[in-house]
Amino acid sequence: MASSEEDGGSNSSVEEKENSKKKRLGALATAWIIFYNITMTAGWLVLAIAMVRFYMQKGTHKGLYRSIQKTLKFFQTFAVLEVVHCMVGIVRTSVLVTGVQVCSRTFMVWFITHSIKQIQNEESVVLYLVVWTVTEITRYSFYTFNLLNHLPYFIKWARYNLFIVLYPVGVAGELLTIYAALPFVKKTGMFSVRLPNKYNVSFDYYYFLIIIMLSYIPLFPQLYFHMLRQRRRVLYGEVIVEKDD
Ligand SMILES: CCCCCCCCCCCCC[C@@H](O)CC(=O)SCCNC(=O)CCNC(=O)[C@H](O)C(C)(C)COP(=O)(O)OP(=O)(O)OC[C@H]1O[C@@H](n2cnc3c(N)ncnc32)[C@H](O)[C@@H]1OP(=O)(O)O
Repeated sequence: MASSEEDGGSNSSVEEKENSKKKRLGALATAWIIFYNITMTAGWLVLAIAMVRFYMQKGTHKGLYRSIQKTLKFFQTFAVLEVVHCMVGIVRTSVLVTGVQVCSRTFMVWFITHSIKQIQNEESVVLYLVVWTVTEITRYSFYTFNLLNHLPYFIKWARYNLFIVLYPVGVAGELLTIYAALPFVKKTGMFSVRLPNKYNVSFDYYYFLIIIMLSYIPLFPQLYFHMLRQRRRVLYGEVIVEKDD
């Protein structure tokens, strides 16, 4: 039977193995999140350059969305990973807030702008695209430089101040785009299920979009106040006790 010293020795070696495994996983997670943030910063920069070049060459926003849609769809869809990052603990932030933010953006890209081609040249689409792009370049570069421990103050300032204006402007762009889509959805009956059918279930995408627009009223303030809390914490060192996710 092993002596207590031998037991103690085997326990400590198990602990050492566990600790080195945690360190390896931690290093892997850090490497991944740095790679992710650099990739997202680069992706949104490519989008910004493409939009500026399009407008300088064409002199109009007509056709802008179609020219950048592939890049937008890839990087905005890739952002769904951020919910996973929160859930597995790679980043310490609210799963709920991140989930609502990612859902709204993904919904706007795929179920509104991609699906309803008649509204792709609306000014409101350009409005939210420009606002998203400025925001995401700021946000992902903030995360990147923060992780590399070389965070320029102007990026920190931009991260926690630009949203004060950009968030409401971006919401306006999104709501105006959904509103512009309503007549086309009503006319085509797209994504809707009419009765009678074998499942005896109906779904009207037109009224679903109206509910989505109304959901901005309770949900957007949650995101906005979350950012204001983050701003007070990061810029003024206020101790914030986040409610459970
Ligand atoms: C089925 C249909 C669904 C339809 C849903 C309808 C919902 C309607 C309501 C929603 C409206 C949203 C509208 C919106 O889309 C409009 C716009 O976005 S306009 C553009 C302006 N927007 C913004 O400025 C907000 C941009 N978004 C964000 O900032 C984030 O997504 C958000 C989750 C909102 C906040 O970010 P976070 O909670 O992460 O705050 P921090 O940046 O301060 O980070 C907190 C800590 O986590 C660390 N972190 C987070 N992510 C990373 C990462 N990728 N890499 C490294 N570190 C990360 C961060 O460093 C902080 O760490 P620490 O606490 O140590 O400082």
